[in-house]
Amino acid sequence: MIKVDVVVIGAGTAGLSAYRRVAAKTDSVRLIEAHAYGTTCARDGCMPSKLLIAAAEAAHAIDASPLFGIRDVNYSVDGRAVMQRVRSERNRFVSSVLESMVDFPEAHKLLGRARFLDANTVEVVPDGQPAEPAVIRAERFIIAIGAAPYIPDMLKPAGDRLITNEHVFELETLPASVAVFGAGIIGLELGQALHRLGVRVRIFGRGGGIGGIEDEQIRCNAAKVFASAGLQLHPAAEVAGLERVDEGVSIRFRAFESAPEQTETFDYVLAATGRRPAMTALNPAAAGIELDERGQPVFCRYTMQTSQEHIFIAGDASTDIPLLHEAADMGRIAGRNAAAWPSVRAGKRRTPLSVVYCDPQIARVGSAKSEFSPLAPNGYAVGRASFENQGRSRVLGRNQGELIVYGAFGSGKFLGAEIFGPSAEHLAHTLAWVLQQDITVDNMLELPFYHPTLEEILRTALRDLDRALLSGPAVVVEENIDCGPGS
Ligand SMILES: Cc1cc2nc3c(=O)[nH]c(=O)nc-3n(C[C@H](O)[C@H](O)[C@H](O)COP(=O)(O)OP(=O)(O)OC[C@H]3O[C@@H](n4cnc5c(N)ncnc54)[C@H](O)[C@@H]3O)c2cc1C
Ligand SMILES: NC(=O)c1ccc[n+]([C@@H]2O[C@H](COP(=O)([O-])OP(=O)(O)OC[C@H]3O[C@@H](n4cnc5c(N)ncnc54)[C@H](O)[C@@H]3O)[C@@H](O)[C@H]2O)c1
Repeated sequence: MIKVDVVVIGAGTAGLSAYRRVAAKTDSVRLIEAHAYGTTCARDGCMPSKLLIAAAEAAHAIDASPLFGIRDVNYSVDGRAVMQRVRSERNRFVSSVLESMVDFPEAHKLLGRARFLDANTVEVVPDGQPAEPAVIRAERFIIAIGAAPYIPDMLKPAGDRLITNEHVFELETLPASVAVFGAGIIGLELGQALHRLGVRVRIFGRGGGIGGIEDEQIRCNAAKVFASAGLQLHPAAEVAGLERVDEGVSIRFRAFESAPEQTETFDYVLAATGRRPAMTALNPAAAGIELDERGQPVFCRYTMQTSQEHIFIAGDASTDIPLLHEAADMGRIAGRNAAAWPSVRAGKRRTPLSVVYCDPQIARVGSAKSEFSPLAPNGYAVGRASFENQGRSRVLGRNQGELIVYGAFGSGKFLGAEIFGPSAEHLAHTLAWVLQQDITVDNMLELPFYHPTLEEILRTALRDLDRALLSGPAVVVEENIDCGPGS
């Protein structure tokens, strides 16, 4: 039996970040990885998805060029070349993760799937090898097992044509057609990218959601914008059945409740129906970890401790905020605390920020509206601005979408924003940084706005918000003039 101070379970972004903190304090540590080093982000998450989207954006720029008077544009998409670039650049990203691990002592690393035997012991079963499991006793643990695609039973009849983000980037070439299930973040990003690259795509959502958009007006606007671009997106589809047929997978569906039933066959079914940690396989109950109604560990998001004080959790495994920068932060907090345990400190969590890389992009800054009340005890007000007549957006021919900003009534504090618009990632960053400074809407209006920029839309929305907050002198909002030429 191996005996160490700390075991880190999972060598993804959270696990690596935690391991580095622990290894800086003690040599008595093991980092266990079930599958392969390289992280979900680099292997089959953030990076390959953005590479595919980059290819789609290149094709879309050509499609959009007639707007600018460029005529007779002909091009073809070489699916093999697209997928080859995705993979070769992806492999570079994976290599740099692997290079960052070369200094880790061999004795610290162990390949195999960990499973709790009790609150201080795990067994580690090597992947696919008939070797004896290793048994490790430790004083502290960090659970950083990430999440895996959740596949509803209704998709299983697709058989060998059912794929997830773990398979799609491995395809040798672009398929002719894909049915995407889930109109959430992955479904929208990959579905639109494949559509723009000439793949026949239909996105089947459930419940009406689109890419996690919270504001109903923005969601309706997004549905129209995607439909006008020819994307077959059904946020509230009704799927009657799936069948594996010779040509692929045949799907019987209604695009919405009262629509006629249709049958269409696709080469592949891509499940983008959410991600869940493989917690049961880790056997947390044997460690006495308290679980919530979904079977996920209850934990403190500032110390990252579970109900067992010596067992920490980080990254997607926690189901807190399943994003890369949050996984790294959670790993740092868990690593520092596991190294110093029982001296545990509350780590700083950052302003919530998320971006969906569809086009127009969707971004969210700050908490959900349902969580505003402690920050805005007297209620909140809303300011809106449309990209439709916004100067810089029109110049670029990307004048679709809307920005919505929130402020606290009484204090005038800025609370956050939701954006559906061109290059929203940049505006969202600026707004997240500002929000973390805890300033008022008035103060924000004193900041510079360069002309002509996409950021000018923020001034329009903030003025609308300032007026709704009834703070400071009355302002007249002249939306189109405000960001318009020469004003
Ligand atoms: C397609 C896609 C696109 C994404 N795009 C973005 C994006 O643009 N921006 C963004 O911020 N986020 C994005 N994300 C989310 C981001 O990738 C994750 O939040 C992040 O990678 C989580 O890191 P992690 O360390 O928690 O998990 P992972 O990197 O998945 O690491 C967990 C590791 O634990 C291992 N493991 C599991 N069980 C065990 C066990 N029992 N024993 C030992 N090891 C185990 C796994 O093999 C895995 O290597 C995307 C995700 C996907 C799927
Ligand atoms: N740009 C980014 O930051 C980025 C990109 C990709 C993924 N991610 C992360 O990965 C996580 C997982 O992404 P995701 O898109 O899988 O999850 P998601 O929760 O965003 O979307 C899943 C969607 O699938 C739908 N769904 C569930 N069952 C269904 C069914 N049977 N038929 C049709 N639809 C069904 C749900 O209603 C939901 O809208 C995200 O929460 C996000 O944190 C982030």
